[in-house]
Amino acid sequence: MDNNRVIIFDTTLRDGEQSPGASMNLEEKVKIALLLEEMGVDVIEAGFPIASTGDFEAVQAVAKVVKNSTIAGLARATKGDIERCAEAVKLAPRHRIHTFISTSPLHMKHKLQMEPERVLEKVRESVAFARNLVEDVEWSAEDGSRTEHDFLCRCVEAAIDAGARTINIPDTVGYAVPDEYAALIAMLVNRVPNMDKAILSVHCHNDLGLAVANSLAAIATGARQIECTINGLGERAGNAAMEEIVMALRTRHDLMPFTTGIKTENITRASRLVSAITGFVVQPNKAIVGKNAFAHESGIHQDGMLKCAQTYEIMTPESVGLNRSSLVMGKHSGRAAFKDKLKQMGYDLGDNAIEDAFARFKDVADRKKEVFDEDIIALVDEAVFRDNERIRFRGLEVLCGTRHNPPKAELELEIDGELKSVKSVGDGPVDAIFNAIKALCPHEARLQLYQVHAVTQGTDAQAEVTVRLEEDGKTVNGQGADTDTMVASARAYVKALNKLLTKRQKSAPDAVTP
Ligand SMILES: CC(=O)SCCNC(=O)CCNC(=O)[C@H](O)C(C)(C)COP(=O)(O)OP(=O)(O)OC[C@H]1O[C@@H](n2cnc3c(N)ncnc32)[C@H](O)[C@@H]1OP(=O)(O)O
Ligand SMILES: CC(C)C(=O)C(=O)O
Ligand SMILES: [Mg+2]
Repeated sequence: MDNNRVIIFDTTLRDGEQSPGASMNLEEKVKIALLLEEMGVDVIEAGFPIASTGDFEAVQAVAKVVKNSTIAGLARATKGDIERCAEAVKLAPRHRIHTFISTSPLHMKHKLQMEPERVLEKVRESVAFARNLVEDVEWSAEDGSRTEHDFLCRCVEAAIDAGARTINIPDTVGYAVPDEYAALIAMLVNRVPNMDKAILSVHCHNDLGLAVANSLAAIATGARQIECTINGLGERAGNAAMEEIVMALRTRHDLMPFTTGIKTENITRASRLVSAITGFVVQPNKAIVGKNAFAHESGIHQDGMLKCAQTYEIMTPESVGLNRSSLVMGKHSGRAAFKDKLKQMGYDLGDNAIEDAFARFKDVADRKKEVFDEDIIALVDEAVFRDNERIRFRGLEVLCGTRHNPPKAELELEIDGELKSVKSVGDGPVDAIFNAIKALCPHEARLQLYQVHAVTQGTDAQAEVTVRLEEDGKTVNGQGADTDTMVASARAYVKALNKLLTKRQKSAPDAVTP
């Protein structure tokens, strides 16, 4: 194998499943394994066969269907674990036993309660036993990053002598920092005499948020297998995230000239599948696969993106299997993104209408977390229509509730360029508003329909109000949108009235008083 090729060992189905609450059933494990195989994962650790009958059967099931990736199973340094593991993984054309034992003073003394020399013997025995059952054996020094160097070197040498092809040095508790971990790998390369007979592997946990950084640092000094999981799932704070490692290597090939066999276009699919199956939601700002990883909300960034995507994206969304980046419309968006959005939505507006719609958009965005396409449609339609209005809504204050009976409305309208205001009461706040409109613009039209619905979701949704008026057999509808339902109601009524005036003007050009 090319010396710069890094083997990707995915342990989503084993260490990933060790996340509290992330258990997966047999069918789910098979589904994930098939996708990992499709995306080019070299080794899939499918489970810990001795753990339970379910785990054993799941490893068997994965081993039966996966043809191209090597299927590994985990086993402690005991004959029982190793035999059970072999029985399960051997169903796969390419299979591996991954056996481990702790080598740090703390683990040996308190957890295993074994003397170091006994642990060393166990290393020899377990690897040799596994090698009698299968060709491909990986040995891990659990808590390797907190192990004394001399002892670690002796264990690694013994494991290789006993037949291990891969030597894994886990940072089991996520304690290492990049320089230190890289130096540990370099130390093994330099000091273990038979190190060239095995592949050095790293397995980093994320307790200090350094799992990916440590893994990458270790490749620079000699590691050629990285153990990782989709979405960084795993025990406690998780394992190194595969998508981050693979994309870091791909994106910064200039600094890290290493390759993997991963078809990165499958990354988003894999992330979503694992998230859906485990119920572990991916945080929005998660690198590579978070909802916001390719989303831009601020105007300056959106403007940059529209001019040249590389201004704010260091990899393409397509490279991880996303259709495109998204320019999210919100309070930080600017005119460039707004115009682009309008164009995408099929609007062809003049500069004035765009400015007017943009001002309204900023107003809505100030009150809402995210402005959806439907919000924009509602406010643009409103802005376009307003160009022809004779009556313009200018302001509204409503007093209602148990302390204000009857409800009162104070309304300001601009009628043919003149600002007018009035106070009115009504049976309810909407009735008070409509009475105020009638007081400023006397008319005989009858209200036929008043309807409210939320255009978007949430309590901060835009309300869209429809008002239908009828006069002399002519019917008009007016719609108003606003996050304030009362304001939307006033706008809807005024809009209907404007339409009525237009109709009146068409049928009797001389009788057009509002
Ligand atoms: C760092 C890691 O991720 S290691 C993998 C962790 N994953 C798991 O533990 C998930 C699966 N585990 C299980 O289902 C269970 O723990 C089993 C089936 C493996 C063992 O269950 P039990 O026999 O009830 O043992 P229990 O879990 O209570 O304790 C673990 C025993 O294994 C011993 N042990 C731990 N690691 C090793 C090892 N690598 N080699 C040999 N023995 C070991 C412990 O010293 C302890 O032995 P003791 O019972 O003599 O004190
Ligand atoms: C079993 C080993 C590889 C492990 O998961 C760890 O040390 O974190
Ligand atoms: Mg682990």
